[in-house]
Amino acid sequence: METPLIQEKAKNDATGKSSKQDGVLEFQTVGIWTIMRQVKPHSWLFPGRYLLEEGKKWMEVLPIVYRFVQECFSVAPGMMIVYLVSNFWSSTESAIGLYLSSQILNIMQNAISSRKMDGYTLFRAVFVRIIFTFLSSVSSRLKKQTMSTLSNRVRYLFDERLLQANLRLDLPTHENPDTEENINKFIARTSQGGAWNLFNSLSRKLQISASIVSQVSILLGILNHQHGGLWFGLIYLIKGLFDIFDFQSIWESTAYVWDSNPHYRRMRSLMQMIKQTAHRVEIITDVLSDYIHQEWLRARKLLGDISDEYPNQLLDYERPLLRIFSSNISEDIPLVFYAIQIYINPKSFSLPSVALMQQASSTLTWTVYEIFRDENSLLQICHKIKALYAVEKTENKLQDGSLNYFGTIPEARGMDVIFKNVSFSYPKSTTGIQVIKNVSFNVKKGQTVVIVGSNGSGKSTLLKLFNRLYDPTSGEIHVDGHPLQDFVAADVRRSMAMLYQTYSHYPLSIQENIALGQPELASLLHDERKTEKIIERQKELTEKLAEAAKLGGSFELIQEQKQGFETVLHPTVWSWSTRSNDTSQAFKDKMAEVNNKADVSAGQWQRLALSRLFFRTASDRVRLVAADEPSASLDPQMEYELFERLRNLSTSHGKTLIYVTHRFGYLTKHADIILVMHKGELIEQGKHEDLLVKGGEYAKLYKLQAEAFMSDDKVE
Ligand SMILES: Nc1ncnc2c1ncn2[C@@H]1O[C@H](COP(=O)(O)OP(=O)(O)OP(=O)(O)O)[C@@H](O)[C@H]1O
Repeated sequence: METPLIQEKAKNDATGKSSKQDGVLEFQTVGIWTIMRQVKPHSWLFPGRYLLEEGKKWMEVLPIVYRFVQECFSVAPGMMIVYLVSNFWSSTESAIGLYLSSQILNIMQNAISSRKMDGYTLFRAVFVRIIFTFLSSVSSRLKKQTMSTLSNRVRYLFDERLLQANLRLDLPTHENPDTEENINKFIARTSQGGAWNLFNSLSRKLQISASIVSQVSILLGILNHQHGGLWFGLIYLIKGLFDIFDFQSIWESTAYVWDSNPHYRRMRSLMQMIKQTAHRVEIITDVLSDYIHQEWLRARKLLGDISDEYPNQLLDYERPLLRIFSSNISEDIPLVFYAIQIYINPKSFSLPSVALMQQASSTLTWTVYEIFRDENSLLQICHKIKALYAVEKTENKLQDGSLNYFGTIPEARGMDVIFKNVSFSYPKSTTGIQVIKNVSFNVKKGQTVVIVGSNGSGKSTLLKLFNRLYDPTSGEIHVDGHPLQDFVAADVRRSMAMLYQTYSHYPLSIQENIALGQPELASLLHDERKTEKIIERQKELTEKLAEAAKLGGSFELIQEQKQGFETVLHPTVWSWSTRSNDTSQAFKDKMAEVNNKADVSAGQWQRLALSRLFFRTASDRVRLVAADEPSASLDPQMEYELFERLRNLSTSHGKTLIYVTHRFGYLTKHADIILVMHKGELIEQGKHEDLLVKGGEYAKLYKLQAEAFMSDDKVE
């Protein structure tokens, strides 16, 4: 059987094309894990180049770090000074405390050996020690008090940055893997007080430096008076450093660890299958339980005793016996040294002085330990700070236009749209395949356009080009006689109401979800000024929202909710419980109430999204309405009503209507233009009757659906 511990160690060329500086990738299998380490050549072999590189890195990050520190200070300058001073105090505290203790111990030792006591000196030393302890307590209190406010302010300052930076990004930029990585880094840095932690790590480095200087001076002061004291301190320090470097955790190198054992993975996948409620229906329906159980047992058998313990732990088990012994024996070295010293010169040591030396040396060892073992080297911290600002600097990929749409085309109810030889491939696509190929068509104000075609033919993608979520890779789109790119993109978007296949339901109240169709009105919902005018406007808004809910078919669902329009269907609750096995019913009820997520069907969600669409279309500003499969989850009655209501937007209100559907019939018959998409190409366009006469793809698909209905009728 395979050994559960280290099974393989191999060195590979990093990427085949990487330079020597990039180093090599080293792979190691331990337990179920594979550890990949990036091993760089020792930079100290080339000191000139090393210094130059380090210097460059510092020059790059320093201005950003300066800005970061300035911004952190700006949240509360006075409080920040108090916080830093108390931090500085605590970093020198142990050294000063030690010095004061050593004074008291010395006085006591002198008194014991001379049998004479200098009461005043002892009293003064004890008094100073007590004052010092009092000041330390004040400092500690101030530190905690200021820290809570400061960490909150710094955290929210950078949270707001994240919000702003994210909201500014257009879709292609947001989907770019580099941006995504930066945003994720940003979130990682800022969530759970990340920005504050960075500030603290930075100030911690300064504190450690202050702490080391103070500790070394005090230690030298104490040890210097002891016979052999300096040697003692040195040995103690070496012992500490030995401990530090004896065992290197994986996380101190650039490493990536993953579970590479196929049997272990299979066990986890099978376990995952039964844990997810979403899979349960099919597991029961398809009677998969025996299969899952057997396969889990088979994988378990094949896994054998290969361990899934934390890899650091497994590496620790592998340490050679000699190293374990040498590490353990090093514990005794100071004691042995001390014994030898006493043997040579019994009068040179006193127990208090030994205790002091031991304490001083071990405190210093821990401080040095922090410098070496702290995962955040100073430069690393600075690089993290740089990542904080990277999202802010990200340039949007879409160049915004400057033409004010409503100013340029002031009086219109509908919208003219022309596509001229438009081709498009998604920026994220790895294959670069064109999903829209050379598509051309004309839509006039107030017309109804229906886009049909098979799955993946590019229907939804076409909609995303109408409002510049993406720009075509080639070809042109004209809106009301102007190139779409010339307009301010947000203006054009405001003049459209779009319902995509994957519509959103925000974790807000139902009324706000609908009201977001017209964001400028939505803010009225939370207006706290209770003037007569505001109350009147809020009332009007509520009526309009109810009207939109009726048009979208969600009114009844809303009425059924306990809090009606105020209901938050899926709230974002941050909660946790400490125990769950012995809770009372009242406890469980409260938990359920706090976490209450309403059961809403796909059709009901769709009705809510439609209500938002109708609320948006109620604005005169909206000139084009586009809906992508808006009836996919609706019952036939609602589907018919929806068609009527949407058509009304075009026939009575003059808005241009674009409708994507798989269903042929009511809407296609009334469409001014039907666009038939196939594999990214527009293969046919025209009116229903003309396309039927043509006998092409549309006629074929229409007949297929019609026949299906007919045969259903026959069956009945
Ligand atoms: N964000 C995206 N990034 C990369 N490729 C995408 C993206 N969205 C869609 N695609 C690809 O573009 C092609 C066209 O997709 P699109 O969603 O426009 O088709 P569709 O006709 O609306 O399909 P359906 O009828 O299934 O909704 C598909 O091959 C799809 O995989």
